Amino acid sequence: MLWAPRTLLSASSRFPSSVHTANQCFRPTRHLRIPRNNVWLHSRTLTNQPPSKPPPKPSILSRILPGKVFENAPQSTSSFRKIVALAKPERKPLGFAVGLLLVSSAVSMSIPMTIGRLIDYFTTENPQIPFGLTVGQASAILLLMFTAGSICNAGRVMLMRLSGQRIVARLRERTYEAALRQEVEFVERGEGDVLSRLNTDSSIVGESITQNLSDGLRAVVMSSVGLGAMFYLSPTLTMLMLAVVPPVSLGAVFYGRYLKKLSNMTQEALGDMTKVAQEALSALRTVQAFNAAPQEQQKFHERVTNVLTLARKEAIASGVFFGATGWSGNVTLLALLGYGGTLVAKGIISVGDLSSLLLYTVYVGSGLQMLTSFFSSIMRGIGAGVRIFEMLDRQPTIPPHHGVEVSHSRRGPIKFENLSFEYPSRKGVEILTDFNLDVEVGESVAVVGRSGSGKSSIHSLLLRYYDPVRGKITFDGQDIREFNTTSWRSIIGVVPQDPVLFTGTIASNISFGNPNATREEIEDAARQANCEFIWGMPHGFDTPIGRLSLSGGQRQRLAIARALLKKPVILCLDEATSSLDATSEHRVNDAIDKILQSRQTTCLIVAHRLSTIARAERIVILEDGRITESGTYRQLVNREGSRFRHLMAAQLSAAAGESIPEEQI
Ligand SMILES: Nc1ncnc2c1ncn2[C@@H]1O[C@H](COP(=O)(O)OP(=O)(O)OP(=O)(O)O)[C@@H](O)[C@H]1O
Repeated sequence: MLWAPRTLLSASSRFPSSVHTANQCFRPTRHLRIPRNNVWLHSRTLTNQPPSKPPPKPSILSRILPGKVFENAPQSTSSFRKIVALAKPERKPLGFAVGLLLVSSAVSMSIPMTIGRLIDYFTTENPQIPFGLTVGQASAILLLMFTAGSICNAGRVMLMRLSGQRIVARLRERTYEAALRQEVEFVERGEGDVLSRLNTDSSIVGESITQNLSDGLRAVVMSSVGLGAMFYLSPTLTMLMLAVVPPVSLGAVFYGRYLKKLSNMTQEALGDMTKVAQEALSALRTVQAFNAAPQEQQKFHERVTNVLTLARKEAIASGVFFGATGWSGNVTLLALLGYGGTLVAKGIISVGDLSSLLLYTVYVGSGLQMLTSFFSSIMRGIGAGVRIFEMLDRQPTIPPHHGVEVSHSRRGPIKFENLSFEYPSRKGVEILTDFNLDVEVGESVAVVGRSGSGKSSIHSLLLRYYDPVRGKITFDGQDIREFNTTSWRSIIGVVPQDPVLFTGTIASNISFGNPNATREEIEDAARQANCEFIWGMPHGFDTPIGRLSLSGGQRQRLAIARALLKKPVILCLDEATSSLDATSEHRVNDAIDKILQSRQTTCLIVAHRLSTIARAERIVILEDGRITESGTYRQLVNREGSRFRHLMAAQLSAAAGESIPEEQI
């Protein structure tokens, strides 16, 4: 869907207004500068307007060492709060899961003590079982306890996973909704990044809320209960064990922060990689026709290598950290065993107690290691959360739901007044300059000009994919920027140069953006658009189609039907430049003719073929961003030395195979 944001927006697909962002205010940070009509995010792929001089790329270390570490703290804190807020709807299952976790952890934590007691039972001469139980009774109680612990653990895992998946699903939907409401420029430039936020980042956030939170809680219980039991058994030995905790904790803090930075960079690199793959796969025909697979493979290889480099850094960091913690854990165990052995020899503690203590040390050690993983995962979650919330909180520069509703019965002239326009990504290159054009109600105007002269850009401005830099467009005397964009687009029908089809049936493609259209209305629109080929298909309107499964002429007629189904007040028709065969051209033109003749719709046609141009009531010539000529076909053709005649002569000669010097056109 993201490869066709313009089609989606113009189809006025209405997004559920009940879905609101957590924070409507987009807070700029050091990496986030927001000029008036632009958005510069720290993520390279989402940058609308790259700074003229890119800042030197900082090394990873310089980005993680103290001083830098705390720079994003407020953003991280608010991201953490938002992540926690996401778990709110899952309060009940998560609360229950925590209860189960406590029970299962309590059972696990009783194991070392039980083993110690068993060792003492088998190594002393007159063993005593607590509460006067027999061996059979004690065994049955232990078995029951362990079974209950396992059931609780299974329940905890299930509840946590399910809640996690529900949170991820909600997050994905909200992110997708946020992506769809952005202006096309934003999404088109950072498509891969948007997809990566949708896929990976939301999973990471979901995981960090549930899975990691659950493991973290388990780790807290294991460590604290384990420590308590150890103190109870031998405070001296426990103090010895605790000597290793501060350095490991400090290491964990740095490791977690380093991982968060790495995770952010990995997500950006993954976005870049997705974008490259998506671009090539969605244009596989072109890639294959130009034998460009090796070149695309190379581009992809570079992106994958970037991801791999980051993964390698993460692997090295993990290896060093876990190796160091493992080593210190083992050394501690050895020290405990050595010193503990002397205490046993002196009769200060029993063999069973030392065994229990050693086991608790292992528990506490793995608890601390789990806490480290938990901390680093939470950091990764916060990193991914920042990227997700950036998207959720982003206010589109052209908001879809604010402003005056435009009624479908409203009619009025369209006026382009002293309009100047440049694309946000190509600042300083004016496409339209002091452009003026009036189109009366029901009038059909064909815009003619050289390729790249800005004809399609006029449609983009009318549809508010972009706003002009200066000047305005009015409809019925009112600036279109005052209109609610969704309702404004709902009165405009669009037939783009290269119509986009979506996977579905022919009927669903015609009713795209009009899900409530009846079959009768769909067939009617198809009839008006000369889509007779549909009736000849095996399953008629229910024939399944994909992106490219119709011919150019059929696609264009289907797009006309799609536009007509909206009963548009204004029709923007961008004629296909690819030459249709004579029959297709005739059928398309005939369909256009019917619309023009009815004078029900105001038509702004970007025309290339003489046959279409001649059908419009008025023709305007667009040159150097301005209208340089205007008139009916007859007037322009009969005007000696008119630019129109030059243009048409050039087109005819080009069609006949003659090359015309550029300056003569
Ligand atoms: N999204 C964009 N970002 C930056 N520049 C763009 C963008 N789309 C078009 N342009 C540039 O704007 C200029 C006008 O493009 P436009 O598509 O409006 O021309 P056109 O007259 O419709 O061309 P054609 O007849 O070939 O379709 C071109 O120079 C083009 O390169």
